[in-house]
Amino acid sequence: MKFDLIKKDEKSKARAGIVTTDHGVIETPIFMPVGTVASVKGVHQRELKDDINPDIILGNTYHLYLRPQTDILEKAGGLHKFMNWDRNILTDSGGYQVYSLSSNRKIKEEGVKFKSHIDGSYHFFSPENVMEIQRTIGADIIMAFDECTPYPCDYRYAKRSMHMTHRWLDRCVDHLGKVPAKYGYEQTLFPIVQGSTYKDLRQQSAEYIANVGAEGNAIGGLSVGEPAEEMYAMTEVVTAILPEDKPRYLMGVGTPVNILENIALGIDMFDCVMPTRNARNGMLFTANGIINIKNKKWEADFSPIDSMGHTFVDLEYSKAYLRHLFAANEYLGKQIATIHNLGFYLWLVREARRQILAGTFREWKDKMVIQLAQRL
Ligand SMILES: CO[C@@H]1O[C@H](CNc2nc3cc4c(=O)[nH]c(N)nc4cc3[nH]2)[C@@H](O)[C@H]1O
Repeated sequence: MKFDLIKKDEKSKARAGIVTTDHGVIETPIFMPVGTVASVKGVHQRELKDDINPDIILGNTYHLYLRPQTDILEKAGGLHKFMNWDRNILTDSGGYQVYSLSSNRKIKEEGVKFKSHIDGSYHFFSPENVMEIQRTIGADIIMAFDECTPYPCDYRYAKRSMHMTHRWLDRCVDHLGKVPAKYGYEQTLFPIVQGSTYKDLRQQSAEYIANVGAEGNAIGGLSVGEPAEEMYAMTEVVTAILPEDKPRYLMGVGTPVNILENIALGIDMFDCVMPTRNARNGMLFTANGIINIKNKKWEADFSPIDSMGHTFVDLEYSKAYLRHLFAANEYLGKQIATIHNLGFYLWLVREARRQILAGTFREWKDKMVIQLAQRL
C-alpha cells in the first residue's frame, strides 16, 4: 500500500491524498460504508458501485469469524470473492465488537475469551489468531488487535489498557510476519492509538504507534460516548504526532459535522454505522440538515427526497412516498433511505476533498457545520 499526499490545506490541517492498494485507489478524505457481515445492509454491491461508488467498504473480523466462519471464507477464496466486491475492503480486528457485542468476556494478557452473541458458544481472540483470521478474510487493510478502552474510565485503567494494546500490537506485527498473505495480494496492518481522553496517554500512544512505521495509522477509543469536544481535542493531540505522509483513520466516526471537524484536524479515513443504521430508522442526512421522514409534515410533500440529487433515489422518489414506505414498514423504504444517506456521506467527503484542492476548505467547512446541524 502507498499514500500520496496531494495537497495540505493552508488554513487547517485538512489534506487531500490518494491511497493505492492491490484493489485500486482510495481518494482521501474518504468515508467507508460499513458492511459488517459481508453486506452493506439493504444495498446491492451493484448499487454500491453504480450509485454510491465508495472506493472501500468495511467488514468485521468478529462477525465474519462467527458467521460464515473462516473455513467458508477460505474455500471462497477470501471475502472479496465471497461477496463479489473487487474494490478495497478494510476489516476491523474485533477489538471493539468483542466488548460491545459479546457478554461475559474475560480480558487477559494472552487475549480475550468471549461468548458468541449468536449461539452462546465460547471463543478466544488473541493478537496471533486475529492476524490469522484477517489473513483468511483477506481484507486489503487490517487492524491490530487492541482493547478499545471503555469510556469513561479512570487514568490508571486507561494507562494499563493502553500499554496492553501496545504489547498486543507488537505481537500482531511479529505474528503477521510469519503468516503470509493467502490470495496473492498485499494486506496492510494499521496500528491503533489508544489512551482514552487523557492527553499525556494519547501522546504516549501516538508516539508508540508512530514508531512502528506502519503504512497507515488508526485512532481508536473515540466515538464511544465522549463529548465531541473531547474527541476533537484527542484527535488534535494525536495528529500532531502521527506521521504526515501516512493516512490517518479515525474509527467509528461519525456524524457529518464530526467528519468535517476531524478532516480539519488532519484525519483522512472514516467509518460509521450512522448513515446506514439511522437510515433504517428514517433519519435522512442532507446538506441542509436532518430529515425525520416519519414525521407527519412530509405526508403530502411531493418534492424530491433531496434536490441535490447525490444518488438516483433523491430525484426519483418524493418525501411523501418515502414516508409512506416507512409507515407501511416496506423494505424498499429502508433501502431508499440507506442509498440516500450513503450517497450523502460520500458526497460530503468528496466535496471536502474538492474544497481542499481549491484552497477554500476552511470557509466551506465553517458554513457547512452550521447548515448540517439544522432540523428540517
Ligand atoms: C457513533 O456510532 C456508535 O459508536 C460506534 C462507533 N464508534 C467506534 N469507536 C471505535 C473504537 C475502536 C477501537 O478503539 N478499536 C477497534 N479495533 N475498533 C474500534 C471501533 C470503533 N467504533 C458504532 O458502533 C455506533 O454504536
